[in-house]
Amino acid sequence: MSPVIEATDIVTRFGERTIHDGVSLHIDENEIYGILGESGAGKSVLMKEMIMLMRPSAGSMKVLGHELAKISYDDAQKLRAQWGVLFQFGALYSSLTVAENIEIQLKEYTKISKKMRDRLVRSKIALVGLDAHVGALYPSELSGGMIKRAALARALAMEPKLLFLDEPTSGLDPVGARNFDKLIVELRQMLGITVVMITHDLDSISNIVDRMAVLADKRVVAQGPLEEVLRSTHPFVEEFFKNEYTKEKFADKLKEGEKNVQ
Ligand SMILES: Nc1ncnc2c1ncn2[C@@H]1O[C@H](COP(=O)(O)OP(=O)(O)OP(=O)(O)O)[C@@H](O)[C@H]1O
Repeated sequence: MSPVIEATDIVTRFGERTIHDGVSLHIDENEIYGILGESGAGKSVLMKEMIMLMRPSAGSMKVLGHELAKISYDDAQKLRAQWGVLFQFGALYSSLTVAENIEIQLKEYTKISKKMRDRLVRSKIALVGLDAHVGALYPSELSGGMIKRAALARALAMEPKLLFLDEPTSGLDPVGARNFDKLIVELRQMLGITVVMITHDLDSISNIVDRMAVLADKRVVAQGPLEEVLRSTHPFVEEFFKNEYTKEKFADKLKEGEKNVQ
């Protein structure tokens, strides 16, 4: 089966600065794929290139079988309806209720009746584990965890095949973060979606991410499941996964990786 996303030799330049210099990765259907790397490594830019908010300077980006550099306007519009995005900040419109936030795209992109839209909005609110009454609240009346769930409900409004998440658990307390992880896993299974997430969260990485790419030195320096990534001796991987705190956390996985090498 061909990958859902295939990036090949992506180069991204802003003026004189090169952010990516030959980034290649592929993301398969129904997996939860992590994009890791230090601050400024180009994770968000790469995700924006996948969702057509930015264009790479060179290389090929294929999403759901479409080469983005050559896509027609009509196909691009159709493709946009096939993914949902949860941005790290500014997730909801503050002047609209949660229900209105979720309804926006349905109103703009579909001809679904008001009655049907209301029904879909209610089902999305339930899907992300929020109480029905939350639909009538404004974002300022929600907790951080509820805002994330409401924003996720909005990202799922159009029943996408692909879900992009930018640091979904940042700003959540540990319990909220683990519950959000569980929700992502449930949604992946229930809806059959593919999830691409930028994350620094060690628990998400070890518990829910199937495979990942580590961006550093303008390239992908390690990729694969955690055990495979842990075999890398790149300084970022060493620092991130094998420091005093994380070494213990990943002790089992580190051993597994060593075993596989022998
Ligand atoms: N529109 C832009 N114009 C110029 N430079 C940009 C633009 N967008 C991003 N950059 C630069 O590209 C680099 C990578 O940015 P990006 O936001 O992708 O990093 P990141 O890996 O997501 O970092 P973080 O973990 O801090 O969010 C940064 O140096 C940033 O300043």
